[in-house]
Amino acid sequence: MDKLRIIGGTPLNGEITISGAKNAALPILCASLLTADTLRLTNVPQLADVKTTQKLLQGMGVRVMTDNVHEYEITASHISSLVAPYELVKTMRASILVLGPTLARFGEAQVSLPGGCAIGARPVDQHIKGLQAMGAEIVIEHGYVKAKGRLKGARFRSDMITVTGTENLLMAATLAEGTTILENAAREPEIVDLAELLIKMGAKISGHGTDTITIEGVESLHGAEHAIVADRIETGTFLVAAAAAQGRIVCRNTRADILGAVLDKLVEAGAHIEAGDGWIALDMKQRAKAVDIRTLEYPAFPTDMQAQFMTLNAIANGTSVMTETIFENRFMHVPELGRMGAQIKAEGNTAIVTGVDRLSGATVMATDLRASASLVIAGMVAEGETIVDRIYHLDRGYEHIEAKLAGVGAQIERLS
Ligand SMILES: CC(=O)N[C@H]1[C@@H](OP(=O)(O)OP(=O)(O)OC[C@H]2O[C@@H](n3ccc(=O)[nH]c3=O)[C@H](O)[C@@H]2O)O[C@H](CO)[C@@H](O)[C@@H]1O
Ligand SMILES: C=C(OP(=O)(O)O)C(=O)O
Repeated sequence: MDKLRIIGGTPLNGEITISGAKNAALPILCASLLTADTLRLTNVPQLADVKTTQKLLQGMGVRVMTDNVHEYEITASHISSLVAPYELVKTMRASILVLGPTLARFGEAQVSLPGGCAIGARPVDQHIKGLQAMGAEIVIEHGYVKAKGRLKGARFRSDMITVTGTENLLMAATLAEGTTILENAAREPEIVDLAELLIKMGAKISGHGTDTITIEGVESLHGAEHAIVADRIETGTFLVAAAAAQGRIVCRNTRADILGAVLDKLVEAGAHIEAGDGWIALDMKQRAKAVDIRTLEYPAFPTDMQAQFMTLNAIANGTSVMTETIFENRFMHVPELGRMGAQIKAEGNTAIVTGVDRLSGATVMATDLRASASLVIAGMVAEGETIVDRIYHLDRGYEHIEAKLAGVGAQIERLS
């Protein structure tokens, strides 16, 4: 199994090109199920989760052509199966995103029910309730969500804000008969990116990016071309790495306007940030100041950046309070950071982090994607050697992370 070997303490300096966002690419790939025409996608990140989605779609009969780098042509003209099997869903929860589009276009879909994962129980009850509100008949049988029926527009207010729930219902509503209004909708930039693609495909959508999205169903959608939005979490991860290492980096092919809460916290920690069209530069000249963090839905501070900021706080000057409000079990990195010398006390959804002068390298492993990223950052600022095990988590969501970090001076290599 692959591992990363990192020697800490090298300065970070240089430029990193940011990839397309995992969390936009996954729903957008699934949106191909809404039309018999071809979708042409660019800036698709090279990630294990993208490959899993490709397999899932191909298993349903969708034709996927790729240059195996960043461009995809996807055509769902002949579908041979309306089933998303357990074998794939168990490796990637986002597989649930085929449910809405498949049901909307074909009147039937069966998707293995994703279980919980390392960060929480993560039910999909709101996806199901929303589709039921649109007239779907749904049963849970043998571990599968089995849905059928022709969808009709409806007003649906979800009990909580859900990102993939909003995406599933948004895609389903594009082909429903009549108007759908999604209230308490998520506002993440990845939802806006999906809505922009759907509009290019002929969907009638307004209000995306706000908490009320209105969709007027159409008979059919057509092909389109789209470039996936930049990955704000990958960008944030590299900026935090540079802040922790007291370096200077420029992230290219990215956007500052969708990273507001993260950039504000970096400035509060003492970083100097500049941004322009398509780039963000960070310069950190001194040890970071501890910053309190509370995760919340967009546009507030993202849960997907909590672990990385915990590493920064672990070596910062002062004590911080970090509160995770989205997922009930997203502190799995705490004991691993503790093995590197961090002083963190976690209780319930709060962690108190007392900054220490330095971390020391160790063999560590993580149980989820962003926790793994926090350990990579810790390894880069720790004394000596760190081995990060189980990096298949990282490969789900970071494209060539070791090459990108080595390119700005980190001593990091993949051991297989
Ligand atoms: C592929 C993708 O885009 N993943 C992102 C998406 O995950 P995901 O879409 O799975 O996260 P949600 O926004 O749905 O989850 C938010 C909260 O709502 C709960 N919930 C959600 C749906 C539901 O039907 N019932 C329910 O109780 C969840 O358990 C969680 O506590 O948003 C998360 C929150 O920003 C991010 O961390 C993930 O990176
Ligand atoms: C939690 C994440 O992803 P997923 O929803 O795919 O598990 C993430 O990207 O940090």
